[in-house]
Amino acid sequence: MHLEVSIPLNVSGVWYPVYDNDVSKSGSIGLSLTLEPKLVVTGRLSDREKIIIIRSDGEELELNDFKNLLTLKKLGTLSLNVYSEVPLGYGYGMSGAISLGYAMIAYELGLTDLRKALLTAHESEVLSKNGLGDVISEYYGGGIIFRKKPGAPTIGEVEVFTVTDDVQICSLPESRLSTSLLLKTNENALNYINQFLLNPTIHNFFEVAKKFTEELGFISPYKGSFKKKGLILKLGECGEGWIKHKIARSGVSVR
Ligand SMILES: Nc1ncnc2c1ncn2[C@@H]1O[C@H](COP(=O)(O)OP(=O)(O)O)[C@@H](O)[C@H]1O
Ligand SMILES: CC(C)(COP(=O)(O)O)[C@@H](O)C(=O)O
Repeated sequence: MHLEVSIPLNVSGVWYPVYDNDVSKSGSIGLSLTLEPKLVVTGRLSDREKIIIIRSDGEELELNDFKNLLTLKKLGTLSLNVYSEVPLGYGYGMSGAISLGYAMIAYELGLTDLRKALLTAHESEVLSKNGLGDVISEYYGGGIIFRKKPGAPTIGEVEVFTVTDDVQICSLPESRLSTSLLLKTNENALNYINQFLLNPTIHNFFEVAKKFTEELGFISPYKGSFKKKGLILKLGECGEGWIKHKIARSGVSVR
């Protein structure tokens, strides 16, 4: 059986980590942008867990140290091909997207119910320290995501701001960095979220994201942009060498 799941990328602009003894309730309150091109994941049952990332130029990379698998393998033993136009480890929320892809394929194969699949994908991120709010944002998708209550999909809560302007978003992946650099709490996050909610536009998302990430020491030299982990996200025309994105119109979809 050929199964294909598409998952948007997720770039957070403001985040506030929240930890709970219950991993499914841990996560982040925050604001993020879900983006296309979506990750496309195909998968099947296998005799060992195997994940291969295939970039648009055909380059293949088999992941040999993806800690999320320690949790994901409880859903079944799968082999995945992940087609992606962006690299892993730069801040596009790819580890969450791959985990969500794994869980959705397990669900489509009848190995788990949907709720357990979604909780397991989220827990694999929190336990590996690879993310807090990516899985819930990518599951719902569809624009600017306000994570108002932290946690896994079905436990956390989001409000989605659809962006009707046909804006161009560009990214520049500069360096691979560890997510642990982002997990310290900055109390100002909640002020920036409120500033956004007073005027929930894409321009204001970039404004508050720039201010928040600069406070964490991530500085972008480009106008109309901010730096998150190892990538720059910019609103407007893409110069040569930049990756072109659209704001995602939806979350996860299965074909
Ligand atoms: N070849 C690889 N390139 C990048 N990350 C890898 C690779 N193999 C394993 N990993 C692991 O994948 C995880 C990527 O998670 P993360 O940095 O959160 O990615 P993203 O920012 O894309 O969501 C890290 O734990 C990293 O150690
Ligand atoms: C910012 C981050 C904690 C990590 O994001 P990434 O580097 O893409 O895994 C994210 O998960 C969030 O909760 O907003």
